[in-house]
Formats: sequence, structure tokens, C-alpha cells
Amino acid sequence: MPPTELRSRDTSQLVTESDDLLKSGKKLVGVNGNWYDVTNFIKIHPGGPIIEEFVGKDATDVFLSNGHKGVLKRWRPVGTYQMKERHPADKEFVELLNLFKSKGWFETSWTFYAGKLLFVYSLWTIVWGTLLLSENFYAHMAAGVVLAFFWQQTGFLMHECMHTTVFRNGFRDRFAGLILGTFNFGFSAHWWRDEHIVHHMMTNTVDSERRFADPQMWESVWAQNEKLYPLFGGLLQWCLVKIQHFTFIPMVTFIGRAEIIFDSYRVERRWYEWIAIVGHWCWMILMLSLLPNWKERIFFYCIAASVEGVFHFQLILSHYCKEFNEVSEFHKDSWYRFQIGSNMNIDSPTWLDWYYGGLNYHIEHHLYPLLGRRHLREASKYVRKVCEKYDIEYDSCSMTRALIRTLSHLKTCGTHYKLSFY
Ligand code: HEM
Repeated sequence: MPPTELRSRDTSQLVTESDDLLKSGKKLVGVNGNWYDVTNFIKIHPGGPIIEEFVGKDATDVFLSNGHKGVLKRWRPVGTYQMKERHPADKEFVELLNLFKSKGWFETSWTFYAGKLLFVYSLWTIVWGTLLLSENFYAHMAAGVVLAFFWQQTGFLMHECMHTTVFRNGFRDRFAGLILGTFNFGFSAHWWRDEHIVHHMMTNTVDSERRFADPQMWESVWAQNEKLYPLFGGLLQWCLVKIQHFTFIPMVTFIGRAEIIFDSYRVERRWYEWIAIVGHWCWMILMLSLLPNWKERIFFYCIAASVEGVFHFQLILSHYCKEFNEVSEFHKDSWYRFQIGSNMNIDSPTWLDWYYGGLNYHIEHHLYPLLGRRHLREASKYVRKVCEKYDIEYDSCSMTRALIRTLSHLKTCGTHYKLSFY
């Protein structure tokens, strides 16, 4: 469901005493004890309409953890409110944000990104070179695997650009994201960003009343949590949910790439996205034309798409067997502890960080989305200490264990699901 369908809810959970202001009909967002009137700003907010979910609420933590450097200098508060007493752990998470800033971990390392770009385009060159220079079938199929790595690695760079963590400038980052995501990878990078922002702000959240869920953690073919049941109905979905622990791996692997491509093209209306999409298919068709026949072309693309599909696991496994919250529960807990409960890290050696694009440190990435990927490993040591101190579960396990946990979770949820019709 696109984020534009989000609407403000009733104001029963307000964290404020400033009733008159809130009843004025203005859309107010609370930051650091001040109310800001965003009524006319919502439609142009660079972070999208998700801001509406925080209307009438204290949004200090989510606001600060998403950058907003100096944003409020140009804004005049329209009133004040009493902030709730913070949990000591939350105070420490805010202190960590400031500590990481003081260490320069939010700054861009150009040598790091130059190296990453070199790596990404070397992979692309290897694919072109192999198809141009070799006539061997197996070499062509191996080039398909390299193409999958090219898509994966360019995807990680796009991810960072769409978080505005590379140029630290909305326009430049999104333009780079368009090249890396749409032209290189082949789906709409801006569509993905829209969904990704909602995913970050409302990770694993479900609103059964509005039939809405975190768009990057909800597929209509499986229910990985019982809170998602209200979004399902009908015989076909019942059948799919019942066998979801069998279909999960093949579907993610073989259909994962096609699904995100088609989903993005279906709703994309932005002209610049379409120019980049056409550009992508021009090079893709040119590449396929280097292969000698249709059989090889089909094998080559299917191998590349399936290997790339395998990479999708690393992202979804970080969330699938974690807590899901109804949207009404979402604002009750703190932003930081809510994120820790909805995320899981994947244990891996340092030398494999390139493979995960830093996203093996998913907890840290969700707590501080603008933190450079080079620093996530180091940041995790601090976050883990705070969790230990306050007895907050810090979930981290190997990829294999995460997959086993997810499959058994899918099995349990499939078993408990009962048929309902809408
Ligand atoms: C007074 C309220 C707010 C104002 C004036 C505001 C303004 C802005 C501005 C100017 C940007 C562009 C990037 C920047 O300069 O840092 C931005 C980005 C963003 N905002 Fe807000 N914002 C507000 C509240 C919120 C809230 C409550 C949320 C949480 C849902 C939010 C989420 C985001 C996100 C996710 C981005 C994109 C960050 C990125 O580029 O990765 N904003 N906002």
C-alpha cells in the first residue's frame, strides 16, 4: 500500500496537556517540547507523508534519528508541551547519537565510496568482458552470477543514497540513487525510497483497521506474524498461508526480483524514473544480445535474477520473526526500544561486511539510519552495552539460524491461521 494512503488517527493517545492547540484542527508535531505546525508542510515534506503518523505526538526521537540537521532553525514553534519522563535507556541512546556525531561517524568518506563504486563497476565490466570475449556456455552462466553481485552491491549504494547518507544533499543523493537503483538495478529507486521511509518509521507495524502494514515487511502471500492475519482473507490466501513455510524460500529466490520490479513499475509515474528504467532495459537488452541464442539468454537472466533473489533473504530475515505492533501500540513505547524489538542482526565476520552492505547491523541501522555503514560494527558495541545494562533483548544470530527461526515462525503462524472472508 503506498504511503500516501496514510491518514491521521484519532488523538486519544496524545502525550500532551496542550489540548486547546491540538483541538484547533492544525496538524502539530512535537519536537523537544515544542509544537510545530506542519498542516501545509506535510505534502512537501522531503521524508514523505509518514510525518502525519506523528501528528499530535512527541516525535523527538524519530525526528533526531533521521537527521533534520538545523531544520527547525527556520521554524517557529506554535506552542509547548510537557515531554514524558524518558526511560534511562532512551537517554543513553540519544547520548550515543551525539557521541557518534562527535566521532564524525555521520561524515562521508569519499575514498570509501570511490572504492565501492570501483568495485561495483568492475563487476559490471567483468560481465560485459566475459560475454564479449568468451563463447563458453559455463563462462556465460558464471557472468550471470557476477551480474547478480553487481545488482546487489549497486543496491546497497542506492540504499545509502536514498537515506541521504552519501552527499548529505537531498537532490544529489536522489540523483545518484536514480542511477544506482533504477538505471543499474532495474527497479524504481524513488518508489523504493517511499516505501523504505515508511518501513523505517513504522517497522513491523500493522493497522488492521485501515488494512495497512509496513510496506516492505508485508506480502500478500504469507503471514509471518499473527498481527498480519486481519489483512488476509479468502480461500487462495488461506491456502498460501498454510503452506508458507514451503513456499517462502523458492518464492523469495525465484520471484523476489521480478516482484519488486513489477510492483515499482505498476505505480511509478515520475518521468525521470521512466527515463532511467528505459536506460536500464537498453543496456540489459544489449547485454543479452551478446549471447548466442535464446536458451542462453533465458538461462543467463534467470540465474542472475535467482542469485540476486537469494540476497533478499538477508534483509527480510532481520525482521520477519521479530515483534509486530498494531499501530495503536506503536507510539506507546519509545522509538529506540521499539526499533530494537523489531530488528535482528546477522552475525558475520568483518571480512564479510561487504556482502551484507553493513545491513547485518540492522539494529544499529534502524536506530541511526544516517550512520555511515563503515561505523555500524563499531556502533553495535555501544548499543549492545546499553541493551545489556537495561536488560533489553539484543537479538543477533547467524544467517542459517535466522532462516531456521523464520521458517519455524512461518510454520507456526500458518498453523494458527484460520480462514476468514472479507
Ligand atoms: C517539524 C516537523 C518536521 C520538519 C520541519 C521536517 C523537515 C524535514 C526536512 C527539511 C527534511 C529534508 C532533510 C533534512 O534537511 O534533514 C526532512 C527529511 C525527512 N524527514 Fe522530516 N520533518 C519533520 C518531521 C518529521 C517526522 C515526525 C518524521 C518521522 C516520521 C520525519 C521523517 C523524515 C525522513 C524519514 C526524512 C528523510 C531523511 C532522509 O533523507 O533520509 N520528519 N524532514
